[in-house]
Amino acid sequence: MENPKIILVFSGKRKSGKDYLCEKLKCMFKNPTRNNKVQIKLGEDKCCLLRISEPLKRVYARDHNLDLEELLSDGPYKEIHRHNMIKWSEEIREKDPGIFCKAACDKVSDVPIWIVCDIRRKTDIKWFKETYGELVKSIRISADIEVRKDRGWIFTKDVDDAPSECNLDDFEYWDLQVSNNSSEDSQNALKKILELVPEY
Ligand SMILES: Nc1ncnc2c1ncn2[C@@H]1O[C@H](COP(=O)(O)OP(=O)(O)OP(=O)(O)O)[C@@H](O)[C@H]1O
Repeated sequence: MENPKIILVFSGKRKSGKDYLCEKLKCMFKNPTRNNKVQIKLGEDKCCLLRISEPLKRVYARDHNLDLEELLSDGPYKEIHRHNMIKWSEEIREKDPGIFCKAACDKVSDVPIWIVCDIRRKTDIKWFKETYGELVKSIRISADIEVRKDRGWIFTKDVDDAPSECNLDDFEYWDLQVSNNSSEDSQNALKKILELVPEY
């Protein structure tokens, strides 16, 4: 197997900035600058973003006659359906914990760097580690509760206290933990994340 060469898997509470940092990272890989050796060597089409929630939402939308694009976007539609979607996915995961991880990876094109934006459970990490071993680097993003509130987070029962949000709270084996409260934080975080990426 030629690719992937590295898989960066991201976890964090709602509105901690998972999508924000992953999108920034993708841009950095796509638009190399002269300031960073890693980026100089990479450039166009070396990296892809994966979301475990994508196949989950695709099947949920199909089976419940919902608008997939709306479900994939970051607006109120997703929040309205989040609770029922979580319940539905729990039942499926009970039978096969890696089902959505595998479905997300099956769609990836032949690129060396995979960025998985939404790891939510120990079983997700287990599946990635068992499937891809040392290529997997796990990153936990944190942000203060007040910052998350400013970004639109509102505590929602059966969402914020559900396993999809809390299962990794006590996970201790992160390759990297970063905070993302400010743009300065995000710059520092991106720098540290890039250090995990080998040169080719
Ligand atoms: N460092 C930052 N500086 C400025 N804005 C940020 C930063 N990090 C995140 N944001 C903004 O905060 C909001 C929430 O971020 P994001 O969608 O990435 O969170 P998330 O962890 O993916 O949330 P969810 O789990 O709900 O999808 C977005 O509008 C994003 O642009």
